[in-house]
Amino acid sequence: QLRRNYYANICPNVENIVRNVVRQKFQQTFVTVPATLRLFFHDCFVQGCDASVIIASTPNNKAEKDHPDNLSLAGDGFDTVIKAKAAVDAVPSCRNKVSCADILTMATRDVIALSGGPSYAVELGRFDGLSSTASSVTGKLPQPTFNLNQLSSLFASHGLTQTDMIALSAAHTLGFSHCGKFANRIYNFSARSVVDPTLNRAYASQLQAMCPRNVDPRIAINMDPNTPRIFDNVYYKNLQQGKGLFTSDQVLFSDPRSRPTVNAWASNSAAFQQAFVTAINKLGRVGVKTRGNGNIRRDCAAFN
Ligand code: HEM
Ligand SMILES: [Ca+2]
Ligand SMILES: [Ca+2]
Repeated sequence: QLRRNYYANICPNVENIVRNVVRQKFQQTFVTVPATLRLFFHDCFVQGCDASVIIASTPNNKAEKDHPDNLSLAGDGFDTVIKAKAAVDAVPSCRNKVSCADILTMATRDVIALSGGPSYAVELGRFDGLSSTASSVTGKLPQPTFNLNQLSSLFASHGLTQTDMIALSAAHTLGFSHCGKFANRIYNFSARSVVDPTLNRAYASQLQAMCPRNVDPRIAINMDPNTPRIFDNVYYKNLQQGKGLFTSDQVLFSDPRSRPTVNAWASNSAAFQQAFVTAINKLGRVGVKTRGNGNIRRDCAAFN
């Protein structure tokens, strides 16, 4: 049962300890922000929010993080959780009392605030998962080629509405994508059109320049061409201009069922922020483990 002050008697200062580590890490590299936010999403959609994504592979077990859909998770997200856990465990009363899943939840809240997004209270009391396999990831995460039905049904399978899905997609207001994730939209879209016709023409040319054919697969570009380091509703304004990077982004404006929500949030930042906070709190409740089917990991990257 998640609640806001779960650690009040166990480790009363936990939220400040985590926030200070996240702030330090943020000062070292901005990538901390998108890396942590995406890590939280990829954790919650596979086996629930239980830090299963943080487990490292061993000779006997290929873990979630080594599934192809997780290989592009940036190391700074994992590092943020490991560092925050160390700081929490340095306090004797807190040692091995706070779950890695809760630390990731708090760190996610903190990176959103640090990049200009809304501040919100987090619910805590998750336990850490007892399994993590690459095979369990298959089919659980959305693909950048998804249409609205595919996106909505995948999110619905985790109890999230289409509105929640549109709100959470605004995470793409920050961070990077490798060129291969959208190459189909700029080079070989269809028999009728080389470039995806829903893509802004000038933006498509810019993308072709930044991501030439046969580009080094390690090259990554900003997903929000205008405010890549600010958590804002510019994501929706970009969609209105045909500047959504993935099919799964642009479809939110192309499809008449989701377009009204995109338009509403493009012109009303407060309404977007409210919807985002609602949605990310719901995301944080997905598949939560309890004392019965989870534990508190001593090392976030390994089972006890
Ligand atoms: C709606 C369906 C979604 C799809 C299809 C999708 C897909 C992707 C893809 C393909 C990338 C680029 C990965 C790379 O090339 O390195 C990416 C990046 C990212 N995604 Fe999503 N995503 C979705 C939803 C979300 C949600 C709900 C969140 C968080 C709440 C999120 C957070 C991020 C962040 C922050 C990045 C940038 C990561 C970085 O810069 O390291 N995404 N996503
Ligand atoms: Ca998980
Ligand atoms: Ca932005």
